[in-house]
Amino acid sequence: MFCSHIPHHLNLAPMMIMKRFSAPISSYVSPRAEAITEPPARVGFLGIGIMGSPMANNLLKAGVDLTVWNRTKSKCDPLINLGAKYKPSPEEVTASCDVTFAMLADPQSALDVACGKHGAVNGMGPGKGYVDVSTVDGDTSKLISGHIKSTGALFLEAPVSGSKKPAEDGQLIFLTAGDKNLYETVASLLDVMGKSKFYLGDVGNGAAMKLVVNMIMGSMMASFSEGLLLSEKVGLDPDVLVQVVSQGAISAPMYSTKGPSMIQSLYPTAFPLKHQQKDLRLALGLAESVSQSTPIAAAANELYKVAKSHGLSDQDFSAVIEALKSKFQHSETK
Ligand SMILES: NC(=O)C1=CN([C@@H]2O[C@H](COP(=O)(O)OP(=O)(O)OC[C@H]3O[C@@H](n4cnc5c(N)ncnc54)[C@H](OP(=O)(O)O)[C@@H]3O)[C@@H](O)[C@H]2O)C=CC1
Ligand SMILES: O=CCCC(=O)O
Repeated sequence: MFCSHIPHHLNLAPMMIMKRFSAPISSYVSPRAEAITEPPARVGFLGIGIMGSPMANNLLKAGVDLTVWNRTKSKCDPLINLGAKYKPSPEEVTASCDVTFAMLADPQSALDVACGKHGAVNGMGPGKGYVDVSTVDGDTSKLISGHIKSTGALFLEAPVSGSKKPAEDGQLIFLTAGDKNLYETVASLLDVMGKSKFYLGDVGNGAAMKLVVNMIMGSMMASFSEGLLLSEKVGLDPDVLVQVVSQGAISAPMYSTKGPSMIQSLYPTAFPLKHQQKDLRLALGLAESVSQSTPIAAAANELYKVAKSHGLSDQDFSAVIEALKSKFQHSETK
């Protein structure tokens, strides 16, 4: 039951495509090249956390008829005040919507919300779609896909690259895989929430791409932390290090945005450290499944585990630097 009209207020602003390396033609879909098919009339959103909240907010601002659910109901209140509808269970959201997005913490919560008691699967059926934008492993994604598709509905995995600010700015990068028809149906919605989108084929490929990206990011942050601490130890100004790094070949937005607060031992949460450690754990599992050696990621993972054991799970992942400070040097890992 997809709507036969495009809401006139749907914000389909032109998007900038940042592409440094050429991808195989089949794996890259330009937001502009993709025909905008009929967007769904009624859209659901499950999981109103750091990422879900701004993503849902952007859909609302674009005029989408949105129904939300979150385990902690109070997090839905700002969206309800802006015009979102609310249903008390994932099942009731999917029963009342054409397409439902899910942005959950980890594999277990993604599975629970999709397939648990009063889970999303119970409200799914032919003509509907489920788009899981959580970061999970491929096996979990395939499991959820199987349950959703057994109802006759379509499934798309679509984890995102980009954090809280890109989510607020509608600048996420979607790494999608699964039903191509559903990809085309939700393309205009992905364009509202993001700046680009990749279609990568079979379910599991989007999850794998996301885990590889976050494995690199987790190691980069651990290495940057070592550099900041070493510069200070040898009498350099770490603020100057951040400036030098930001002008050279290893420049990355992550260093210049997070570096200054890391120097002050402040870690305002954009990407929770517990999620970065989860992604490293899942990436190591992926590597293990194909006998790929990943010693750098394994070492980084140990640091995030130390940081977690010191109560830093809900801080930004840049708090991993605390695991390298001398007072934590001899701590036990979890
Ligand atoms: N933050 C970031 O920069 C990015 C995060 N991601 C990924 O996006 C996903 C969400 O991240 P983020 O928004 O930051 O995380 P949050 O921790 O802010 O949000 C997690 C969401 O999952 C819900 N949840 C957790 N456990 C359960 C459960 N057992 N049953 C039902 N709901 C549950 C939470 O509900 P409640 O509010 O009740 O706790 C909340 O809605 C993660 O997979 C993360 O790895 C991807 C890209 C960037
Ligand atoms: O999964 C989190 C990714 C954070 C980012 O891409 O900045």
